[in-house]
Amino acid sequence: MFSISLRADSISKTYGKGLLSKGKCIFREVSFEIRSGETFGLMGPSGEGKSTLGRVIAGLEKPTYGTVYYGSSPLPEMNKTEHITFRRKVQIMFQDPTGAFNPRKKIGSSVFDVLKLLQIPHIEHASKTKEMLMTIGLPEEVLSRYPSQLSGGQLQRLELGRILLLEPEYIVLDEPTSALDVSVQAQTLHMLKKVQAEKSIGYLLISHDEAVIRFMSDSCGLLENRQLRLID
Ligand SMILES: Nc1ncnc2c1ncn2[C@@H]1O[C@H](COP(=O)(O)OP(=O)(O)OP(=O)(O)O)[C@@H](O)[C@H]1O
Repeated sequence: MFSISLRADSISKTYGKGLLSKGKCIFREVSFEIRSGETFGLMGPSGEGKSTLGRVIAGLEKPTYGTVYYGSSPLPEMNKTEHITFRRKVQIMFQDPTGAFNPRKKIGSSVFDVLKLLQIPHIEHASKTKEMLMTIGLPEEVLSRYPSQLSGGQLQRLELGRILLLEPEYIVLDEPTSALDVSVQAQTLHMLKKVQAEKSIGYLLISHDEAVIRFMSDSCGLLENRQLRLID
């Protein structure tokens, strides 16, 4: 199967750079690659720029220098259509799932909103939803619940499920287990591995927890003192 890698080529990020200010350098000359179906683990102490790097590689923020490549295409050279495709193919899952769903809507309604947005024909909504719930390992009854009636682990699964409806090729997982009880952290990691094996999705896994990174990753790096050090 033809696969496209997601690659950072010598990227740097500085906030607040202007005519009169040199700004604050968050990281400099960072290069790494996430391959299809594999996990690149990004660890490092708090505040060193891991989330910023995740947003840059997902195209939500521009690097100050350097280039992000999706396959052989540099992001700044993509036309509007290519950029829309890229934004759909590369998704971010944030750490706190509680804010991810409208608290006034039942889960089923939020899921249908995504399917409508994707212009999936109404006749396919039920089967798509069923397939998604099977992938994330939740029963259909969650559809009739409000977000407040579900656990953090269940909401995290549903957030992943909602992302999977977009058929992404890459997902930035920003501290995916840090908001969860210890008892469900391992289950969530196993589910992420299972989904990856089934759908060949590449992950950028951001975590301050080295054990999580070692368990999940095919390759990894430590972001510290503004630099990324690749680790064997
Ligand atoms: N939009 C912004 N403008 C200015 N500074 C920012 C902005 N976003 C992040 N920063 C700064 O960039 C630095 C890195 O933040 P970031 O959240 O990327 O680190 P992190 O390694 O993910 O931290 P944590 O593990 O605590 O989530 C911090 O000092 C933060 O204050």
